[in-house]
Amino acid sequence: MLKLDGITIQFGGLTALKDVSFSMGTDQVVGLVGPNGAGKTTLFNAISGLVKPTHGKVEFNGVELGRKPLYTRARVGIGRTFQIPQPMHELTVRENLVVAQRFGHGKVDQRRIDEILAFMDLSAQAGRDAASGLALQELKRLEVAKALATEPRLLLLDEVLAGLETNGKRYFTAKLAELHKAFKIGILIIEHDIETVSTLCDRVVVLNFGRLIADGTPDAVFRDPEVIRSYTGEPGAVHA
Ligand SMILES: Nc1ncnc2c1ncn2[C@@H]1O[C@H](COP(=O)(O)OP(=O)(O)OP(=O)(O)O)[C@@H](O)[C@H]1O
Repeated sequence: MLKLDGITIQFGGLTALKDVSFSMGTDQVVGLVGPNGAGKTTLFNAISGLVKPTHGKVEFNGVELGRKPLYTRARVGIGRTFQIPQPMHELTVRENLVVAQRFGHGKVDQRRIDEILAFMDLSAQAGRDAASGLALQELKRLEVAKALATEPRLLLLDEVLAGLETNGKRYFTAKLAELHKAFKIGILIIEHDIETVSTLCDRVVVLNFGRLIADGTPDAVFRDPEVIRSYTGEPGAVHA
């Protein structure tokens, strides 16, 4: 269970997050949405330890993470991907997963790496150079595979579908749903595409100007007048 309690983050005079509280279980797939600059990535950075909250607490499975060093996030079971895929340069796809396993739990398990590569449809690319040998969708699959190699209980996915065409998005959405079930991992995903969020997520949390303004089912949230105003500035429907 992830528990955020009153998270406020200030960058100088700018309040990027203001008193954000919510909890989610590892049995859920939750969409984190909101207009550009709403504070979504900053919230991921607070959960994964890259930014320290000015106020508030981050707890995972009863462990308070605020004062703990970065690597402990992986050890307690929080994995993450980045908006721009960040493979380790000069390493193959497989070697990238070896590094991720070492970071996550110290031990290298090649059989587990084979399983993850197969699941993410990357077995054929295992020996390829990660930085120069992969197409965009393969890079994104590697980004998820690296996070899986840390053996997370909760996966933070930052716009992992961005830039993919319709078929690529559909493939990825189905893959993430399968991953949630097969690996029994909770997912918190930042995603702008409303169709994807509605298909994949059982719950949506909305940020606007650093504040949490809605939390509910996709259907209820995308009809909420305050959410609609946050996107359009006007009343009306949020369209997929
Ligand atoms: N390290 C930083 N220093 C100063 N300001 C920052 C920093 N990181 C983020 N911000 C600011 O905090 C606010 C929230 O940014 P954030 O990237 O979290 O938004 P976002 O919802 O993820 O946006 P997007 O959808 O465009 O990725 C923005 O005004 C941004 O400019």
